[in-house]
Amino acid sequence: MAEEARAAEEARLEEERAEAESARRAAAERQAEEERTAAEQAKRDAAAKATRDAEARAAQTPTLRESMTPVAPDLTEEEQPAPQEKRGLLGRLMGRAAPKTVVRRTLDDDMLEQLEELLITADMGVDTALRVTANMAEGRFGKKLSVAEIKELMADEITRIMDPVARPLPLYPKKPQVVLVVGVNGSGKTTTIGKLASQFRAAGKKVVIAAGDTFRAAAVEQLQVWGDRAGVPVLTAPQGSDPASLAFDAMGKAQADGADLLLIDTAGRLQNRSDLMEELAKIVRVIRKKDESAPHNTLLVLDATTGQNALNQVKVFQEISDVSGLVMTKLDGTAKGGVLVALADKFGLPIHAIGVGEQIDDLQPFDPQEFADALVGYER
Ligand SMILES: Nc1nc2c(ncn2[C@@H]2O[C@H](COP(=O)(O)OP(=O)(O)OP(=O)(O)O)[C@@H](O)[C@H]2O)c(=O)[nH]1
Repeated sequence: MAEEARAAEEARLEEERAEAESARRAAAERQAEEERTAAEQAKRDAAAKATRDAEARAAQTPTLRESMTPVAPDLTEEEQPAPQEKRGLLGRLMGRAAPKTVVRRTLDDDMLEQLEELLITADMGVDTALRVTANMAEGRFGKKLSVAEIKELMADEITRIMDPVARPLPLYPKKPQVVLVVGVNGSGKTTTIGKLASQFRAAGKKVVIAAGDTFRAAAVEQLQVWGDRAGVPVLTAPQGSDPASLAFDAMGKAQADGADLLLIDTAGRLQNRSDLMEELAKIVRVIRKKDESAPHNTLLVLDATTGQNALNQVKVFQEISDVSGLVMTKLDGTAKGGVLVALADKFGLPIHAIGVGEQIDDLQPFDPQEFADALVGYER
């Protein structure tokens, strides 16, 4: 009897142990599950944060498409009426909508004329606008195209003109590389120098700036602010002093410091062209005393909002200095960006960069396709 009781007691204890063990296992599984869920949640939170951060960064640096005003060919007013669909009995009963139709228009003289006008409105100039539309028509005249196809074709033709001139500022092993920055007052020279200095600095280059527009105290102060922001020394001279003498001193400092780049700001008074020409020529003469190959680049800064006037500025500055490349500023928000196509078509000068805002990071390399797409309002 006692044996039976012991056996029963053992069985009960065994059952209790088994229950305890299964409870422990269940608790361990629950904990593991909770940990897994927490880890997954943490992963999801991190991914969401990364997306938010990326979106915030993207929002800070608007793309050219967002910041430029497109001349988007608005070809919708002459849409053909959608053909009456034979929807069938069931379709009519169910009130099903007719499938969407893509409007196609014939690439004829009328259409080409409309496109030319649009391009001229964007300040592309008559000659270049004609070239673009003529290329568009080649082999396609009389064909029916959708608006998207027309935009793509137009963007592709513009890209073809721009491709050969899209070249970053060439860098030479020569130290210091001297970059003379020219352009009319207000075109964005000072801002561009600040942005360039900041970008080269960030790329590990040692940069020196010379505030060569010694007549305008405000210009010198502004350059100092940009220099501070970029962490780059700015050499200045008393108001009204000889810019060539400042350029000479700056060249000496850049050489002594082992600087990679010397950016020289210049005056932009075109009112007295021969004075400015003499001033620029003198700067070049004196810096050549220290380096015969200087300046290595003469950057002409142009303001996109001046439209066709930019063409005239290139002509004038080519006469008074040895322009080696262009920077087009203020492309953000202008509807006159087409002038850049005319410049590429007429002068073939390299376009090194474009300005798309007033902040230090708002200087971008020139990407012809992005530019052409933004100009015509085409999304790839
Ligand atoms: N929106 C926009 N504004 C710009 C851009 N580049 C320059 N600016 C603005 O244009 C104005 C003139 O720019 P500056 O850099 O002072 O022009 P500058 O050629 O040095 O002119 P001066 O100092 O008068 O010789 C300033 O208000 C700049 O902030 C750009 O790419 N986009």
